[in-house]
Amino acid sequence: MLGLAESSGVVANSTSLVLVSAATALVGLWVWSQQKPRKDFPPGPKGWPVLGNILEFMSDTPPQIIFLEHAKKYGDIFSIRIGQRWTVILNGATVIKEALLKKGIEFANRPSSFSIDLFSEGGKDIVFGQFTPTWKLHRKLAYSAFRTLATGNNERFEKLVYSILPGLIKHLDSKGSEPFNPKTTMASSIYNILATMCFGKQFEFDGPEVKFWMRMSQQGIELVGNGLAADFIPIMKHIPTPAVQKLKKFTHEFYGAINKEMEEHKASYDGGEPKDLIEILLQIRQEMEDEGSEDMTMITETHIRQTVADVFGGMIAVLLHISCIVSGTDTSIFTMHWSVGLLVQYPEIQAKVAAEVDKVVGRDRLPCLNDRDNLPYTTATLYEVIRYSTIAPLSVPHATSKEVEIGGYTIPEGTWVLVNLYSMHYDEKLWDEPHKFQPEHFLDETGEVRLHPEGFLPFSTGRRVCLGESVAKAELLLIFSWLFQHYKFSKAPGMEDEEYAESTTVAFGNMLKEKDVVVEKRF
Ligand code: HEM
Repeated sequence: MLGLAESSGVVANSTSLVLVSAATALVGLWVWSQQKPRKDFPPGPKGWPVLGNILEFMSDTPPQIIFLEHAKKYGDIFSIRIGQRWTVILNGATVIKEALLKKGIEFANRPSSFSIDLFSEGGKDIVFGQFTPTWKLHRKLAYSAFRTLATGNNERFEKLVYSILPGLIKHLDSKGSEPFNPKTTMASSIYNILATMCFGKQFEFDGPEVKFWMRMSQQGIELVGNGLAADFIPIMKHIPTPAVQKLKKFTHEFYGAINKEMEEHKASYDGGEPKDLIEILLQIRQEMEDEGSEDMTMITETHIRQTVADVFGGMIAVLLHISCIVSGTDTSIFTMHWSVGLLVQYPEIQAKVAAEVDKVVGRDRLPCLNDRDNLPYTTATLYEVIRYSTIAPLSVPHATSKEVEIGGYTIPEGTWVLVNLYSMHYDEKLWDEPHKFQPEHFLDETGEVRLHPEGFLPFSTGRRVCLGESVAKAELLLIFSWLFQHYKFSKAPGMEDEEYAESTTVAFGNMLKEKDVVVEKRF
């Protein structure tokens, strides 16, 4: 039998053994977790075991700014770890263009994660679809649908956009001198434009359907804004945590609403000239079936629902704490919200836009797309809103489709890649005082618009360039010029000293802080 002293010595020894083993294991884990996928992989800041660099993004500093700081130390191409995932960050116009244009195919894939798969019904949408023939087909179909409905015919598109005017005018005129949140006004406008394009119908301007979609957008952001554990700890997806349950319920409700529209279209569409996105896609599917197409699995109803959701709804992707929101609606709403906020903050710029529209368009007709060349200051102001706000500062995450070399580094296939568009839009080498909001950034010495300045890629570029770029530019120019032609927006009484151009980064998006404004009719 052991005496008391001996037994406590054994306990002490085994405790030390456990501590030494634990410390060795921790050091081992630390060393192992720092191992990059290969020697010539881009350098970057050290991360924690399991979590990687994720704790950095829990601060109030937006990720795009944190990345700029790292770029100063490690260069324009560096790496971080998001959980167990090595992720490469690309900064600056030269590197970004080399990756997305010169090596477009290599950088054309998307990451997948639990929430992306859940929300895209197994990657069947365009935004998060992998770079496959099926994805190419759907991108092509959606692009040609946009041409039919919008960008291929100016007059048809102007009619579509301006079909919301009766509701919008009634809404603005009802405000009197009461302060109101302009984001709600912009959301109702954009939802109605895109409902006409996708569903061939309008909602009541700020009625229950618009409120439903606004609630969906808000709920989606709140749900994934802080990330889901199931995205980086695979086993978690089998555990019905409240967050996972909520996301499933949200997805069900969201697609339930899109399905309702699709079912109505299937029942009513007679095969004639298609009027909206759903009808165009249903018609193409029917034609393929009639031709006896061998691969109808490439164009299922799920694919059609997903394309409609990309344009109308919101695609919410989560890469841990870093998540992003893309959709035809949210992007346009955020941009128009920024437009009002910035022009309220800079009333002299608002007055110059209104004066130019008065001079070129007058007061007896609506601005049209052919006016664009004669509205340089207005166009430059809108582009400056888009640059200054950079609503998608880190674009949509990419992934490498094959091993690729860039900047002397090798990036293996399947690596996640974040493209820091903000690093270009705020590059002091490319912009004179980038932190200042000045439409002159987009005007040359002769007063003409600089349509493609070196550091301006808000819609990204290459194989994954925003599919709605032309739709967005045309839609925004029409609404923007009409709005300031007819109304003057100002700060709400008592808020004159507040900054109206303040941003807040939520779920990867750069949004404007919501502040009330007042509106007056100009004539
Ligand atoms: C101001 C408005 C908008 C901005 C700033 C914007 C920006 C972007 C960005 C940065 C991307 C990611 C590109 C990449 O991954 O490299 C994207 C993708 C996309 N956008 Fe937009 N967007 C806007 C409006 C729209 C509109 C109105 C639509 C539809 C009508 C749309 C549809 C899409 C689609 C489908 C994709 C996915 C493309 C793909 O993965 O192949 N966007 N957008």
